[in-house]
Order: sequence, then structure tokens, then C-alpha cells
Amino acid sequence: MSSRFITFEGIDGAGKSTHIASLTARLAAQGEVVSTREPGGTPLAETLRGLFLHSGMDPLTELLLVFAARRDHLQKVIEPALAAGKTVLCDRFTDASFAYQGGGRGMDLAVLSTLEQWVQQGRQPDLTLWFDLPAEVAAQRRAAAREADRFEQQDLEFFERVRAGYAARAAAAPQRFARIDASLSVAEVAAQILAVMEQRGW
Ligand SMILES: Nc1ncnc2c1ncn2[C@@H]1O[C@H](COP(=O)(O)OP(=O)(O)OP(=O)(O)O)[C@@H](O)[C@H]1O
Ligand SMILES: Cc1cn([C@H]2C[C@H](O)[C@@H](COP(=O)(O)O)O2)c(=O)[nH]c1=O
Repeated sequence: MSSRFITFEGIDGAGKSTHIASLTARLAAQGEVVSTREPGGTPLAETLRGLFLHSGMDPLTELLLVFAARRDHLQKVIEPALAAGKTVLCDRFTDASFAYQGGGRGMDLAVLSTLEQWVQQGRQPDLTLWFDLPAEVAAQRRAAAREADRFEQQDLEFFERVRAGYAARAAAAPQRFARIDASLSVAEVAAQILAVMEQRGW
């Protein structure tokens, strides 16, 4: 099996984490799998993650911080794993920057595109599973599950802008994106993911 780079995207509380473990187990039967996340995935990027989630900062600092973490993660974990023919499952990647910093915070998308090119040097996921659901449903799930971080404290309008940011990215790369209706039950979401994987012969 040749390398695959699969990313998981969606607003906070969409249900990504709920499905990543089972997909990791399924794909591990076909070859070595690296399951990782952004921001994070290396000691340096995990340190940056703590600041990103919990320290106040202006939107440009936030954007530069997440791309710095991504560069370290790509160089030390993602690229070596793909070069070794492994499957990489990543909980969030650059689409999150376009959705949160671009859509949510209103940062210039042209700046984001430049950073994307500099940092990734052409690397893009082979498949992005986009867990899509209304902001209100995700907020109800989060409220029942955990204490909110700096992003999760944002209002519904922020998350609807983030959702629209994901929709724009999906429309621009329809071959790469698979939209999952994440408002359905856990079993129905799992069935949609399975169908996408089977479509690709994975
Ligand atoms: N399809 C579903 N229906 C109802 N509840 C769900 C569903 N999927 C996940 N949940 C619940 O919603 C909460 C958030 O799910 P989860 O942590 O998987 O989301 P997430 O997308 O990983 O969030 P984040 O990106 O913010 O970490 C959890 O309590 C989880 O049990
Ligand atoms: C990669 C990335 C992430 N974010 C935001 C999105 C989430 O609110 C947090 C990460 O928390 P999770 O529980 O691991 O989902 O960070 C962002 O704003 N921009 C990004 O590029």
C-alpha cells in the first residue's frame, strides 16, 4: 500500500475524535498508520498548541503560530512518514487555518495562500473528511462534553463563519474533500466514512 495523507476537519464538537481511533484501527490492518494532530504532533508544536489554545494574542500572531507549528510537524513527522509509505491520519490541517483564521477571524486569504505554499511546498492531503453540521448542534455537544478553550468560547456567528470557510475550501477542491453529514448519529457518521473509504478502495 502506498502512502496516504488523510485529514479530518470540522468545527469544534463535530465528532472527529470519535471516529479517528476506529479508522486508525481499520487502516492499520493495511499497513503502518501514524495518527497525529494540529496544532501539535511534535514536542515544539505541542508547546505552541498550548499557547495557541490558551493565551490571548492578535489574529496575525495566531496565524503565524499555527503555521510555525505546521512547518515543524510537516518536517519532522508528516513528510518522513509519507516518504516511508505510511498512512498519516491528521486531526486538522491547513483547511482549519482557512476556516478559523480566514473565515472566523477574517484574515486575508491571499496571505493564507502564501503561507500555505511556503510551509507545505506543494504537499496537500489525499483526502479530507469534512465533518459538517450546524454550529448550534456542535455547541450543544461541546457543552455536554467539556470545558471550553479560547476557540470554543466563541459565539455561534463565529462558528457559522468557520463553517462557511470550510464550505468554500471544499468547493475549491471537490476531489480532495468528502463532506460527512456530522449531524447524524455516531453509527450513521461511521457508515458515511466507511462508504468514502470503500469508494477509494481503502
Ligand atoms: N454523531 C454524534 N451524535 C451525538 N454526539 C456525538 C456524535 N459524535 C460525537 N458526539 C459527542 O460530541 C462530543 C464532541 O465529539 P468529539 O470530541 O469527537 O468532536 P471533535 O470534532 O473531535 O471536537 P474538537 O475538534 O473540538 O476536539 C463528544 O461528547 C462526543 O461523544
Ligand atoms: C489546526 C488549526 C486549529 N485551529 C483551532 C481549531 C480548534 O478550536 C483548536 C484545536 O483544538 P482541537 O480540540 O484539537 O480540535 O484549534 C485553528 O484555529 N487553526 C488551525 O489551523
